[in-house]
Amino acid sequence: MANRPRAIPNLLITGTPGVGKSSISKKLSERTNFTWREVSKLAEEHNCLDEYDPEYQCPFLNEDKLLDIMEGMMAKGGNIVDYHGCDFFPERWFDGVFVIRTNNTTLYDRLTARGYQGKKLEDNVQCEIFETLLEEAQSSYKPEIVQELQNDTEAQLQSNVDTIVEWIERWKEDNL
Ligand SMILES: Nc1ncnc2c1ncn2[C@@H]1O[C@H](COP(=O)(O)OP(=O)(O)OP(=O)(O)O)[C@@H](O)[C@H]1O
Repeated sequence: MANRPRAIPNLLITGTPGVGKSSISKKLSERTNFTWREVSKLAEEHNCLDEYDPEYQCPFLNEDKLLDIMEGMMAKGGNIVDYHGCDFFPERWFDGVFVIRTNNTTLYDRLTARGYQGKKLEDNVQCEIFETLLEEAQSSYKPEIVQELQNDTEAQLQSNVDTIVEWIERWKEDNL
Protein backbone atom coordinates (compact mmCIF):
# COMPACT_ATOMS: atom_id res chain seq x y z
CA MET A 1 0.00 0.00 0.00
CA ALA A 2 2.97 2.33 0.62
CA ASN A 3 3.64 3.25 -3.00
CA ARG A 4 0.18 4.59 -3.82
CA PRO A 5 0.48 7.69 -5.99
CA ARG A 6 -2.06 9.77 -4.05
CA ALA A 7 -2.43 11.01 -0.46
CA ILE A 8 -6.21 11.16 -0.80
CA PRO A 9 -8.31 8.76 -2.87
CA ASN A 10 -10.31 9.20 -6.05
CA LEU A 11 -13.81 7.72 -6.03
CA LEU A 12 -16.04 6.63 -8.87
CA ILE A 13 -19.79 6.78 -8.26
CA THR A 14 -21.51 4.84 -11.01
CA GLY A 15 -24.83 3.18 -11.82
CA THR A 16 -27.85 3.33 -14.11
CA PRO A 17 -29.30 6.81 -14.74
CA GLY A 18 -31.64 7.79 -11.90
CA VAL A 19 -30.20 5.57 -9.15
CA GLY A 20 -29.00 8.61 -7.21
CA LYS A 21 -25.35 9.11 -8.18
CA SER A 22 -25.64 12.91 -8.23
CA SER A 23 -27.59 13.04 -4.96
CA ILE A 24 -24.93 10.98 -3.21
CA SER A 25 -22.00 12.80 -4.87
CA LYS A 26 -23.39 16.22 -3.97
CA LYS A 27 -23.88 15.30 -0.30
CA LEU A 28 -20.48 13.68 -0.22
CA SER A 29 -18.80 16.79 -1.62
CA GLU A 30 -20.53 18.85 1.07
CA ARG A 31 -19.30 16.52 3.83
CA THR A 32 -15.71 16.33 2.56
CA ASN A 33 -13.25 18.59 0.74
CA PHE A 34 -13.52 16.36 -2.33
CA THR A 35 -14.47 17.77 -5.74
CA TRP A 36 -17.61 16.46 -7.43
CA ARG A 37 -16.91 15.81 -11.11
CA GLU A 38 -20.15 15.42 -13.01
CA VAL A 39 -18.84 13.80 -16.16
CA SER A 40 -21.90 14.71 -18.26
CA LYS A 41 -21.45 18.38 -17.36
CA LEU A 42 -17.69 18.27 -17.96
CA ALA A 43 -18.33 16.71 -21.37
CA GLU A 44 -20.74 19.50 -22.23
CA GLU A 45 -18.52 22.30 -20.92
CA HIS A 46 -15.47 21.03 -22.80
CA ASN A 47 -17.27 20.17 -26.06
CA CYS A 48 -16.78 16.43 -25.77
CA LEU A 49 -20.23 15.60 -27.13
CA ASP A 50 -20.37 14.52 -30.75
CA GLU A 51 -23.40 14.10 -32.96
CA TYR A 52 -26.78 13.03 -31.56
CA ASP A 53 -27.67 9.32 -31.29
CA PRO A 54 -31.33 9.16 -32.38
CA GLU A 55 -31.82 5.66 -30.97
CA TYR A 56 -30.80 6.51 -27.41
CA GLN A 57 -31.84 10.16 -27.60
CA CYS A 58 -28.53 11.45 -26.31
CA PRO A 59 -25.28 12.70 -27.86
CA PHE A 60 -22.26 10.43 -28.37
CA LEU A 61 -19.44 11.04 -25.91
CA ASN A 62 -15.96 11.72 -27.28
CA GLU A 63 -14.25 9.60 -24.63
CA ASP A 64 -10.63 10.27 -25.63
CA LYS A 65 -11.07 14.02 -25.51
CA LEU A 66 -12.84 13.82 -22.16
CA LEU A 67 -10.12 11.60 -20.65
CA ASP A 68 -7.42 14.04 -21.78
CA ILE A 69 -9.26 16.86 -20.05
CA MET A 70 -9.84 14.88 -16.84
CA GLU A 71 -6.31 13.45 -16.54
CA GLY A 72 -4.87 16.54 -14.85
CA MET A 73 -7.85 16.82 -12.48
CA MET A 74 -7.33 13.26 -11.24
CA ALA A 75 -3.61 13.42 -10.44
CA LYS A 76 -3.78 14.60 -6.84
CA GLY A 77 -6.81 12.59 -5.70
CA GLY A 78 -9.83 14.01 -3.90
CA ASN A 79 -12.26 13.54 -6.80
CA ILE A 80 -15.77 12.15 -6.80
CA VAL A 81 -16.39 11.12 -10.40
CA ASP A 82 -20.10 10.70 -11.16
CA TYR A 83 -21.07 8.90 -14.38
CA HIS A 84 -23.44 6.25 -15.73
CA GLY A 85 -20.58 4.37 -17.39
CA CYS A 86 -17.25 3.18 -16.06
CA ASP A 87 -15.36 0.96 -18.51
CA PHE A 88 -13.52 3.68 -20.44
CA PHE A 89 -11.79 5.41 -17.51
CA PRO A 90 -8.20 4.33 -16.76
CA GLU A 91 -8.27 1.74 -13.98
CA ARG A 92 -5.40 3.56 -12.20
CA TRP A 93 -7.56 6.63 -11.58
CA PHE A 94 -9.74 5.06 -8.88
CA ASP A 95 -9.20 3.77 -5.37
CA GLY A 96 -12.87 3.06 -4.66
CA VAL A 97 -15.72 2.29 -7.07
CA PHE A 98 -19.27 2.54 -5.74
CA VAL A 99 -22.08 1.07 -7.82
CA ILE A 100 -25.37 2.64 -6.76
CA ARG A 101 -28.43 0.38 -7.06
CA THR A 102 -32.17 1.05 -6.94
CA ASN A 103 -35.06 -1.37 -7.03
CA ASN A 104 -36.81 -1.55 -10.40
CA THR A 105 -40.17 -0.05 -9.51
CA THR A 106 -38.59 2.85 -7.63
CA LEU A 107 -36.28 3.53 -10.56
CA TYR A 108 -39.20 3.34 -12.99
CA ASP A 109 -41.06 5.96 -10.94
CA ARG A 110 -38.01 8.24 -10.70
CA LEU A 111 -37.34 8.12 -14.43
CA THR A 112 -41.01 8.62 -15.31
CA ALA A 113 -41.07 11.66 -13.02
CA ARG A 114 -38.08 12.96 -15.00
CA GLY A 115 -40.09 12.64 -18.22
CA TYR A 116 -38.44 9.51 -19.61
CA GLN A 117 -40.73 7.34 -21.69
CA GLY A 118 -40.75 4.63 -24.38
CA LYS A 119 -37.44 3.01 -25.34
CA LYS A 120 -35.33 5.33 -23.19
CA LEU A 121 -37.34 4.45 -20.06
CA GLU A 122 -37.37 0.72 -20.86
CA ASP A 123 -33.66 0.58 -21.68
CA ASN A 124 -32.68 2.30 -18.46
CA VAL A 125 -34.87 0.09 -16.26
CA GLN A 126 -33.55 -3.01 -18.07
CA CYS A 127 -30.01 -1.78 -17.56
CA GLU A 128 -30.69 -1.90 -13.80
CA ILE A 129 -32.50 -5.25 -13.94
CA PHE A 130 -29.59 -6.83 -15.83
CA GLU A 131 -27.04 -5.29 -13.44
CA THR A 132 -25.19 -3.89 -16.44
CA LEU A 133 -23.22 -1.28 -14.50
CA LEU A 134 -22.34 -3.70 -11.72
CA GLU A 135 -20.90 -6.12 -14.27
CA GLU A 136 -19.13 -3.30 -16.08
CA ALA A 137 -17.53 -2.14 -12.82
CA GLN A 138 -16.58 -5.68 -11.80
CA SER A 139 -14.94 -6.36 -15.14
CA SER A 140 -13.12 -3.00 -15.24
CA TYR A 141 -11.74 -2.75 -11.66
CA LYS A 142 -10.28 -5.05 -9.04
CA PRO A 143 -13.13 -6.73 -7.14
CA GLU A 144 -11.82 -5.54 -3.76
CA ILE A 145 -12.37 -1.88 -4.68
CA VAL A 146 -15.91 -2.32 -6.07
CA GLN A 147 -18.82 -1.92 -3.64
CA GLU A 148 -22.59 -1.97 -4.27
CA LEU A 149 -24.83 0.47 -2.37
CA GLN A 150 -28.63 0.12 -2.35
CA ASN A 151 -30.28 3.54 -2.70
CA ASP A 152 -34.09 3.34 -2.61
CA THR A 153 -34.97 5.56 0.36
CA GLU A 154 -33.88 8.85 1.94
CA ALA A 155 -32.54 6.89 4.94
CA GLN A 156 -30.39 4.80 2.59
CA LEU A 157 -29.16 7.95 0.87
CA GLN A 158 -27.90 9.23 4.21
CA SER A 159 -26.35 5.93 5.23
CA ASN A 160 -24.65 5.55 1.83
CA VAL A 161 -23.01 8.94 2.28
CA ASP A 162 -21.91 7.89 5.80
CA THR A 163 -20.52 4.62 4.43
CA ILE A 164 -18.43 6.41 1.81
CA VAL A 165 -17.17 9.04 4.30
CA GLU A 166 -16.06 6.20 6.60
CA TRP A 167 -14.46 4.43 3.65
CA ILE A 168 -12.45 7.61 2.86
CA GLU A 169 -11.25 7.88 6.48
CA ARG A 170 -10.19 4.23 6.48
CA TRP A 171 -8.38 4.62 3.17
CA LYS A 172 -6.44 7.60 4.53
CA GLU A 173 -5.39 5.66 7.64
CA ASP A 174 -4.34 2.66 5.57
CA ASN A 175 -2.35 4.80 3.15
CA LEU A 176 -0.48 7.17 5.51
N1 LIG B 1 -32.16 7.51 -1.80
C1 LIG B 1 -33.09 8.22 -2.44
N2 LIG B 1 -34.34 8.25 -1.96
C2 LIG B 1 -35.31 8.95 -2.62
N3 LIG B 1 -35.11 9.66 -3.76
C3 LIG B 1 -33.87 9.65 -4.28
C4 LIG B 1 -32.80 8.95 -3.64
N4 LIG B 1 -31.68 9.11 -4.37
C5 LIG B 1 -32.03 9.89 -5.41
N5 LIG B 1 -33.34 10.22 -5.36
C6 LIG B 1 -34.09 11.02 -6.34
O1 LIG B 1 -34.04 10.30 -7.57
C7 LIG B 1 -33.89 11.18 -8.67
C8 LIG B 1 -32.63 10.78 -9.45
O2 LIG B 1 -31.50 11.04 -8.61
P1 LIG B 1 -30.12 11.55 -9.20
O3 LIG B 1 -30.30 12.67 -10.17
O4 LIG B 1 -29.20 11.77 -8.05
O5 LIG B 1 -29.68 10.23 -10.02
P2 LIG B 1 -28.43 10.01 -10.97
O6 LIG B 1 -28.04 8.59 -10.81
O7 LIG B 1 -27.38 11.03 -10.72
O8 LIG B 1 -29.03 10.24 -12.42
P3 LIG B 1 -28.24 10.61 -13.79
O9 LIG B 1 -27.30 9.49 -14.10
O10 LIG B 1 -29.28 10.70 -14.84
O11 LIG B 1 -27.56 11.92 -13.54
C9 LIG B 1 -33.84 12.59 -8.09
O12 LIG B 1 -35.12 13.13 -8.16
C10 LIG B 1 -33.43 12.36 -6.64
O13 LIG B 1 -33.93 13.37 -5.79
